[in-house]
Amino acid sequence: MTIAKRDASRKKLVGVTGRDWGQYESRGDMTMEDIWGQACTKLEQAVGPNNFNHWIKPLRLTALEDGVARFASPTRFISDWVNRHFANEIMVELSRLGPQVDRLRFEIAPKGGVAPVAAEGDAVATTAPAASQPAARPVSAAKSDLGAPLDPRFTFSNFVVGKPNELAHAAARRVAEGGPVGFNPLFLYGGVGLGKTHLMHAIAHDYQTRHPMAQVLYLSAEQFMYRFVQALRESTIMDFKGMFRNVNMLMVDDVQFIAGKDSTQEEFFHTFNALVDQGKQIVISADRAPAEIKGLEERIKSRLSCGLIVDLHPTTYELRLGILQSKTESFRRQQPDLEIGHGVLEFLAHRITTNVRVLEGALQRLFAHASLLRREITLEVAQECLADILRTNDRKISIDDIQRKVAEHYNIRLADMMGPKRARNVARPRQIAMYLSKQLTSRSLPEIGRRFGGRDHTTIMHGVRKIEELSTEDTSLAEDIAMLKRLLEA
Ligand SMILES: Nc1ncnc2c1ncn2[C@@H]1O[C@H](COP(=O)(O)OP(=O)(O)OP(=O)(O)O)[C@@H](O)[C@H]1O
Repeated sequence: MTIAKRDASRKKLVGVTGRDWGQYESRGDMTMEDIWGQACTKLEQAVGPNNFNHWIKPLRLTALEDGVARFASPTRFISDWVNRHFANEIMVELSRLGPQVDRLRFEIAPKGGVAPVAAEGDAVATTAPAASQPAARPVSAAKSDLGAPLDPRFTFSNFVVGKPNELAHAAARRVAEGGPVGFNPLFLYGGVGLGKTHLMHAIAHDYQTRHPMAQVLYLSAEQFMYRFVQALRESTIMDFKGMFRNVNMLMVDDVQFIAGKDSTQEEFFHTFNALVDQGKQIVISADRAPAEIKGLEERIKSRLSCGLIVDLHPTTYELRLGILQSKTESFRRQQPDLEIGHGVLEFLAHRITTNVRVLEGALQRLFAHASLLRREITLEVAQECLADILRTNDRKISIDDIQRKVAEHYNIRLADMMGPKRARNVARPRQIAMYLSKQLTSRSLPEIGRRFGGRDHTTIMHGVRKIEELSTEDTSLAEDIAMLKRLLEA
């Protein structure tokens, strides 16, 4: 720190009246940097190292005056996020070191020593707003207000990579680096709770860290629709268009939501084209591949298919175990005396196969149980505590079950499900089994294709559609299918 800066920091302190600042000043050893350094040590413990490194570390305390702590922040995105999520922690820690701090003010100052410039509408936080003051929210209605907040836990470092998600992870990493990327958009799809949202947030965090001045907009397709309808209602559609078209990266989660919503699709299409034309990166997620989303306009499907489409496959035992181990390790960091009996994680990875969210929920329940009752988590404790989740997973229907039941019902060989025969008496039951696999399991079309003798996902899609069509006309087929479903779900 230069002498000039040190003096400047001191000057701020001189302006502060109050017990502790006076003390520090008289000791002559506290600059803004010193104060912030001390607060940061506590803040890192309070919010965890990930949150701290991402959000709080980039800030610089520039002044403390009249209960207001002023910060220089490299981006508005960071200041808005800090303001929404960590304002209280920061105010508490700063107040511990001196007089009460009850407001935070942020100025946007890009890294590299440029003096802070007042942002158009500083982000303001206050613990107890005076009657005349606005509520504790960012004053600015800038782009970050359009999007959804990012979950600070969803980072690349917390994402466990295995065979089922390695391609999606590699593509996400590539997009997060920025620069020219060979695929636009990146389209991530897969069943419920397999990590699509986690990867999107990880891209946003990483990209934002590498490009602090860039505008990243993450939101769900549902939010896109609400923002659009609101803009129409309030006659601010030009602002809406301007804001969406000016971001550096647009990320839309669960795009299947806009299927069948004509004007939203129209607007999405134009936004999409405008950004791609400007070379801005788009990341989209959905529960299925573009071609499978019913009610989505063909032109959107075709645009979405222009980039890289990556499927997050259902988890394998190894991936589930890896995720459980990683989550247990991070829990142990907070509670080092946590004891997990031999084979418990393996048991969970083996028995809970639906999706990662359920797996995580089960683990959290076990941890809560163990810390409240101060008991070791043994296999018996796990079985007792998770009885309901384990029962639900027991009822899970597999593609094998479906193939076997359908083959029995139509009196064909099980091998014919996988084989090449095209005769109708074999091909139709096979299509019924494909249809039931899509309906009753969370497997993706490519995964189902692999289980039907390595068929392509388009063949499965054709089979599923054929049965959907036929069963609306053919009541005996519809009854057969209903009966097979009942048998499988029994
Ligand atoms: N590979 C992974 N490593 C670590 N955590 C994971 C992984 N995959 C999923 N998770 C965790 O599982 C939970 C569900 O993931 P996420 O919300 O990303 O799923 P999703 O695919 O977006 O689901 P949905 O279709 O319901 O929106 C999250 O808490 C996420 O952190």
